[in-house]
Amino acid sequence: MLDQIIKNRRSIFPNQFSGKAVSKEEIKILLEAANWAPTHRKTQPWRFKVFREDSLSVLAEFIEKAYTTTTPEHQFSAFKLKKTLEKVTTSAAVIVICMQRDPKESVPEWEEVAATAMAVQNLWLMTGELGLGGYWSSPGYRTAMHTELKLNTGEECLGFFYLGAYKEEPLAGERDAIEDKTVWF
Ligand SMILES: Cc1cc2nc3c(=O)[nH]c(=O)nc-3n(C[C@H](O)[C@H](O)[C@H](O)COP(=O)(O)O)c2cc1C
Repeated sequence: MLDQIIKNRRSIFPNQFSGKAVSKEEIKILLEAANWAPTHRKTQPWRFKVFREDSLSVLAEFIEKAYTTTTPEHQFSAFKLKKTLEKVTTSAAVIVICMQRDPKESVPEWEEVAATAMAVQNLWLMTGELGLGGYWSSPGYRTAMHTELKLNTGEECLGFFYLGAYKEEPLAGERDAIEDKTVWF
């Protein structure tokens, strides 16, 4: 049931990954699901950069550079950097989430971000179908990888989807009641 698929979706973090490989075909299934997100004026702003196998170490280099150049000296943490790089290398793949602004700016930017987030939700729901898991990470340094990721004009990195197969079933999620977030007129 769709209701259960939605409620069972969880953020699965790299320390929960089993180390099992994820095939290119499986990643294509996730991306195909993402591609069916709704999009105002069909701008289809979602863009993905897939790193897997040997290219994960390339992404780790990009992240190290971005973290080092964007973090003020007094905030720099070698420990945090090490942990971040470990997340990359323990993932089966990392899908970099990008948003391509429509050159004609035919819709407001927030709608492009919203459509990209809906694409990520599709992808995220589909991971469950394949017995995979992952989560969306949105660190500050995501904006400092423009050149390395070969982003186009108007293309922005919104974060990283860390992907892998997981060892144990995640704990059930929690949400405050929808009644507290709804006003009926
Ligand atoms: C746009 C977006 C950005 C997120 N960024 C982060 C992040 O930087 N670090 C993190 O630990 N989780 C991040 N998350 C995952 C949330 O922490 C997670 O969805 C939330 O805790 C609810 O857990 P659940 O996904 O298991 O339901 C992000 C989620 C979204 C939708």
